Amino acid sequence: MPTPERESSPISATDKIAALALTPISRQIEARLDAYVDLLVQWQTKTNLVASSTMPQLWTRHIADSLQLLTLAPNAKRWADFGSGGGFPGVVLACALAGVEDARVDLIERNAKKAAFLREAVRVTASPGVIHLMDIGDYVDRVEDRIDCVTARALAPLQVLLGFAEPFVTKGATALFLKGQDVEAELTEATKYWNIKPRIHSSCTGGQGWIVELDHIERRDRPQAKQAWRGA
Ligand SMILES: C[S@@+](CC[C@H](N)C(=O)[O-])C[C@H]1O[C@@H](n2cnc3c(N)ncnc32)[C@H](O)[C@@H]1O
Repeated sequence: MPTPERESSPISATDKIAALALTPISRQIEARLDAYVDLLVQWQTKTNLVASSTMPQLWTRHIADSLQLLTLAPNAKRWADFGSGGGFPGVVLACALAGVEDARVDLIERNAKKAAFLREAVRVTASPGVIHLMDIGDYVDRVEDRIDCVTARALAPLQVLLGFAEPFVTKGATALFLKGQDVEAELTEATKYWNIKPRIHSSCTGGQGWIVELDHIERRDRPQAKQAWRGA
């Protein structure tokens, strides 16, 4: 059931209905997301988890924006979300994957307060999220498990994200990056350093959001890349 509109709550029931129409989910997932939203509203008063101005559109702007990634990687079970912050998309994905056999979302966040929030969020939602309080670079160096899908939202320019994602994509992962209106300029810049074959999807939430999907990332200064260029 949609959350009733309450004067004291920054969450809009109308916005939630709009989000559920964009990205339909089961009652069980909705209940988990409700618990997550309640927690986020509590913590938002003491920790800046999302821009406060976006709270009335939390369901469309943050939750539906995160959920739509599942349609691009419907079979992915092992996810890694770089710079999870308040949990977008990582906690939302973990809520949606709860109950899926072997599903797990690694959430990498270097800010201790945010990591504490993320831990509480996966606890109250009983979701398969694992919090890594560390720098993304350290996670990339340490993790040897197979990852099916890596994600990032509002973290860094594309050329930087490609560096984090490359070791996983080389081993078969898909990268899904949620980007804003500057996506074209970011792609132009990134292709100076990387050979990539991106697929660009417009966000189902409208506005100027885009999803950059990649299953091939290769550093341009690699010896084999230079050889290919010389041979051309
Ligand atoms: C702007 S927030 C975005 C959070 C979330 N992805 C979202 O879309 O709402 C970026 C987050 O990434 C974290 N972060 C930035 N660089 C990082 C790094 N190198 N390693 C781990 N976390 C990082 C920050 O602490 C911050 O919480």
